[in-house]
Amino acid sequence: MTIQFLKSATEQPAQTSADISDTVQVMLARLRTGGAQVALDYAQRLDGWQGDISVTSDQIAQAVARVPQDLKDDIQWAHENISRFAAAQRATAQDMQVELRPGLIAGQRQIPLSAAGCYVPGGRYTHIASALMSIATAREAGVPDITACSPPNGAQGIPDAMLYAMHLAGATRILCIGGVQGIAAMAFGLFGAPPADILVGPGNAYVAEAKRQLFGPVGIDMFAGPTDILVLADETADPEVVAVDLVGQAEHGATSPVWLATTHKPLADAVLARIPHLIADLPGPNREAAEIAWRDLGEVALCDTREDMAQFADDRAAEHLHVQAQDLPWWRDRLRAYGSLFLGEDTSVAFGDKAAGPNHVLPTSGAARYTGGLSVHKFLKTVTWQKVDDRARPDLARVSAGISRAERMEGHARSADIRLDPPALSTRIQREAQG
Ligand SMILES: NC(=O)c1ccc[n+]([C@@H]2O[C@H](COP(=O)([O-])OP(=O)(O)OC[C@H]3O[C@@H](n4cnc5c(N)ncnc54)[C@H](O)[C@@H]3O)[C@@H](O)[C@H]2O)c1
Ligand SMILES: [Zn+2]
Repeated sequence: MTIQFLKSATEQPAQTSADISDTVQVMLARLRTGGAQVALDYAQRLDGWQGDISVTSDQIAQAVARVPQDLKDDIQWAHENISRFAAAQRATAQDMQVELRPGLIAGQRQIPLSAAGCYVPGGRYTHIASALMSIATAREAGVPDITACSPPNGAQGIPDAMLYAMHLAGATRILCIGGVQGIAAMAFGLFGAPPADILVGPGNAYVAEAKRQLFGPVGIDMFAGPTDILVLADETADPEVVAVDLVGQAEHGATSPVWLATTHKPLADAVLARIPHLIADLPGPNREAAEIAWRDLGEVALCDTREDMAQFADDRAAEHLHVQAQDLPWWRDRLRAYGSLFLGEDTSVAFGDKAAGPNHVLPTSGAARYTGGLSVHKFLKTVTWQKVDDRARPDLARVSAGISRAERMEGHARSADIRLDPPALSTRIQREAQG
């Protein structure tokens, strides 16, 4: 594989620092023992929030009334796509049963979790789409109790459009609290929420680390780092579109890697020349984030062949993988490591982030090597059952006892023996001894 880097990253992708890890550990320990009072204290200290944590139905109704109708329409349209996709996914998760031998029947059931905690990031941006992605997916999976939490945006609390999206997507209750204290509220069951069975949703490094530390007694969707994108482009791609797409994702934050791989040097040169101008044209804080992300983590790789590009993509295992090249069926069949794949120039990661339907909560930092993103499956337990009748019982008893004794597990062997027909000698002797 021949790859030449026309631009290389100057920094390593961010890891969760020991500082963040320590801070989160101390916060969770305090929250575990101090509960709601400590959570209120953090909400005030970190986010300046003095209001109530639980959002009332009156507050939701007032917020809904304030959201402009055209924004409501957009959120509804996106919500329909996201829920339809999740519903179609739910239909693929089937109960089943199979007769493995005459008299030996086994099956699986899909059981929704009882309570989900959906973290919806606030902070720098108002992540309306993240509310839809987590909550609507939990709802379509059949989770009966869904808590959604998000940090306050100054004194106004959770922004109106966010409340609208959370309510539309089907949150059972909404808590105005963010960060570690928000995650703890859902994990420990504060402010009227039941303790969550699973914590899902993106968030900053504190949020991700809190989920990671709580994992075990409670489930999590995944450990999510900074968002990343890889664009694969050949000579048919439009450099302007490629450059705009890369800059678009760089605005997520200074730690978000954006990568381009191409077989066409003129395209790479044009994109490299164009990106600084596009970044300079972004509004203030978005520009600062994109500037640093591109400077420190941006990469452009020139590949000999499309197979080299595909191998590069498999090695990176990008969160978002966007192919802007000809022969899309070849790419769809060939690529095997990504959170979500975007095929062709007519689609965009921005479409997927906001409105298209497949989930935008995706594995980052190479985790796409071993997992996909958030889906109804994360809210379902695939559990199994088995049932045996007289036809299969003697064979199962004989084989299980044999394997148990080979493993030196005599107790297991006796559970098998006692079901033999006729019972094994050791079981008979015990029975007779007991009269
Ligand atoms: N991959 C995706 O699907 C996706 C989608 C949307 C957002 N995101 C990510 O979500 C994140 C949003 O981050 P954000 O910070 O804007 O919002 P956030 O809601 O994740 O975090 C805000 C909270 O962080 C806490 N916090 C901030 N500084 C702290 C400190 N020093 N100590 C303890 N707690 C502190 C505060 O309590 C605050 O409520 C970004 O990293 C973004 O990339 C990812
Ligand atoms: Zn994005």
